[in-house]
Amino acid sequence: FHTRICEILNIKYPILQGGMAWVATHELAAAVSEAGGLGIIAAGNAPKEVVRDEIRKLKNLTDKPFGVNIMLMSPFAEDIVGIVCDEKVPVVTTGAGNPGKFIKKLKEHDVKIIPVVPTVSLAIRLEREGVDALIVEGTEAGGHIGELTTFALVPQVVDSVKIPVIAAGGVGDGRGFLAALSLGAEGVQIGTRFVCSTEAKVHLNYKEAIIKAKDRDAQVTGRSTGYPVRALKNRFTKEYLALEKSGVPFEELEELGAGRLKLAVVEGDINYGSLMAGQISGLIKDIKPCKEIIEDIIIYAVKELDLLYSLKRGDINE
Ligand SMILES: O=C(O)COc1ccc(-c2c[nH]c(CNC(=O)Nc3ncc(Sc4ccccn4)s3)n2)cc1
Repeated sequence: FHTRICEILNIKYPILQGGMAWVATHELAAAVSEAGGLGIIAAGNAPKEVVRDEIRKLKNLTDKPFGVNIMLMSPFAEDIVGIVCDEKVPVVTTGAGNPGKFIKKLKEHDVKIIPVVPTVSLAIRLEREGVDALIVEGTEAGGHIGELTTFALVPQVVDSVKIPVIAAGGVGDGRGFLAALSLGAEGVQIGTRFVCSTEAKVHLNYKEAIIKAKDRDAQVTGRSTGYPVRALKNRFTKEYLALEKSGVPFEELEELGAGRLKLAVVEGDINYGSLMAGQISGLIKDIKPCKEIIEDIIIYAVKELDLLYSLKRGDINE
């Protein structure tokens, strides 16, 4: 599976780990990079010194390539761009906004830029502005989402740009990986599956909530604010949806949502925390090491393709 993504990022397998706030610490990122994928540290809303510290701790654990995700709604986004350049971070992914204003500085410092895009128009625009690849994220994903599915959006973006596409949203095993490649993607970004990894420093309650989740439990709140977020339904999402319906002002909803992700990840409050997770949660039944998650995906894909090629060669009379 040596795609352009492997070339550009100098990684063995075209599998990126989602830059999930609070979840994507240096421990998780190092484990994914060591396993041959691209581990990514989440800057989230953290100030620059916290992110610099995470980068240095990761460099002590692995010499493999890694990335930093910049959440563009963070007040510290510009500071993080500075840290990424100072620390010679090889790859930056971005989310929840348009990274246009940072592209020049990042390119000057030879940092690869891979933004998440939820639409064809933003994909085309950012290709023109010189980004290196695109993470095309479907509404199946956890956290802040767009409205198009991975299955529909990925081929449309693939047909609209020349730079490589990484599919994200709803990929949890080898089947999703192969499906993404069939849609024209040259890699995948995986989030929820890595939350349920051994190395993820996430409260066990949160991991168990994902394991218990069924197909319809990863629900969307916040559509009325313009920032829809997908998370497992619990008392918090019920309370939030009721307030949304009663038309409380945006600021109050914003206030309500603050700190809830940390409450889930760090405190393990599965009732009043925000259990951000994607629709693939219903497929996840175990907690396993990142190395195993990645190897299971690759082994499945190799077996399936060998079968496909032998069918094509006519080795098997079926
Ligand atoms: O044209 C524009 O400016 C709009 O551009 C964009 C609009 C959306 C996106 C987008 C969608 N998904 C992603 C990548 N995933 C994410 O960013 N997932 C996130 N989860 C929690 C986050 S923090 C937050 C944010 C909003 C409300 C509550 N909490 S960010 N980026 C990227 C660009």
